[in-house]
Amino acid sequence: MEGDGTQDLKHCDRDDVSHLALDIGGSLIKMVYFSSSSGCSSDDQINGYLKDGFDVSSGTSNHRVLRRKLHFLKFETSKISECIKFISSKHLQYGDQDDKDLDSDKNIVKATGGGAFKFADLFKEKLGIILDKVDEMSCLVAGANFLLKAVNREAFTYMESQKDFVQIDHKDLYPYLLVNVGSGVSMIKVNGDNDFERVSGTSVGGGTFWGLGRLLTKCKSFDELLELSHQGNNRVIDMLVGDIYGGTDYSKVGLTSTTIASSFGKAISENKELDDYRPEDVARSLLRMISNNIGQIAYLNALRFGLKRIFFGGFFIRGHAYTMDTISVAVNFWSKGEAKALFLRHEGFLGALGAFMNYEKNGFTDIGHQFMQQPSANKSSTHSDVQDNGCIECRVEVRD
Ligand SMILES: Nc1ncnc2c1ncn2[C@@H]1O[C@H](COP(=O)(O)OP(=O)(O)OP(=O)(O)O)[C@@H](O)[C@H]1O
Ligand SMILES: CC(C)(CO)[C@@H](O)C(=O)NCCC(=O)O
Repeated sequence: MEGDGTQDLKHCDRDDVSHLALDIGGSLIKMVYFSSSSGCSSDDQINGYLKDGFDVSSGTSNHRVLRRKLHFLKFETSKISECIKFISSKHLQYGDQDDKDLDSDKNIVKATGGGAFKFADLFKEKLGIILDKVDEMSCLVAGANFLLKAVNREAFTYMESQKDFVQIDHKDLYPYLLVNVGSGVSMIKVNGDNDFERVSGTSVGGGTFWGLGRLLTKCKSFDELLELSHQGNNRVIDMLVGDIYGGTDYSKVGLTSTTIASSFGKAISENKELDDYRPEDVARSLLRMISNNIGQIAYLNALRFGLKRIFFGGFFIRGHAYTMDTISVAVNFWSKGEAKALFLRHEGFLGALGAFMNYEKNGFTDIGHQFMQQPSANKSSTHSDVQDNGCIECRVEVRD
């Protein structure tokens, strides 16, 4: 199963988990929740450990600093029953109740994304959960702002296979453009905390890549399609400037001979069927076309509002080198180096984190602001440090 996080919880009892938050999108369900950090069985122990090991001088007598694990999981939306089964088997829906009344019908879980509306009745019927709907765009923004302010080494640039983490100056964060590449793409101008405007979007996004890719290559999973694209050569299918200009650059307008003039353009000029092309070349061309297009539209919106930084999130990115490289090159090319594409380590979980952060607003005070991330992905991935069923250790400030 894509998002089976069973191993994540093998050390956690029902009582250990809390703050379940969901982002139910067109392609994927993202889940975030807290558990006690393994090896720390009581708050006193945790306090003692932290007081010995870390500086908690900012705490007052009615502040405690706890150690918690934040869990990240995803499921395919088309397999929502697996997500429901998982929540049920781990009793995650009761995590925030003091008395853990298993019969209560007041199990309220923060949820965002279109599925919070579409599947509200299903969650009520199967789990007795009432989904407390939180606006999708405000969750994306809250999640991004939180990560950029509270988590070390979250944002990075990616150019020519080089990943460079960017130190974010909190005073110089806004405004920025947030581009969330999910099934579809939303572009949001972020001006501050809870201050934003969705300025654009495009339906040519992750769902397009996966949907078209599935049809054209017969790949059985998104990861398989990505892996395939690694081995491909897009020039076999894309029509390049050089193909049109007899091998030379069109230098007068700044187009080199290797620039793609027309994505998939060669497929029209040759007497070939789909089967005559290698699936890896098709996958490569498709990935390049979609990433380029997103990079270009993002740049145009950044230009529209004079924004220099564009943060890309959403599960389409997947920490995938070629995707990030293509987007970065597009932004760099069109902006003549003026704008920067930045990526986020927790790219796919912005919405779920935003919903999770929302518990605070409703009087929940025990998720504090001292949310220091210590990267400790418990499962390595070929694409990124933390994405599939990863955990991060955090220190949480609790006000008694
Ligand atoms: N394991 C996977 N299965 C399916 N799609 C995946 C997977 N991993 C990455 N993706 C890509 O991520 C996209 C979904 O990203 P994300 O979860 O951010 O969006 P979403 O919330 O489902 O969509 P939307 O916000 O438009 O409703 C897919 O369309 C696909 O391109
Ligand atoms: C509809 C949403 C917001 C659902 O997440 C997303 O898929 C999206 O932004 N699609 C692009 C729609 C458009 O602006 O053309």
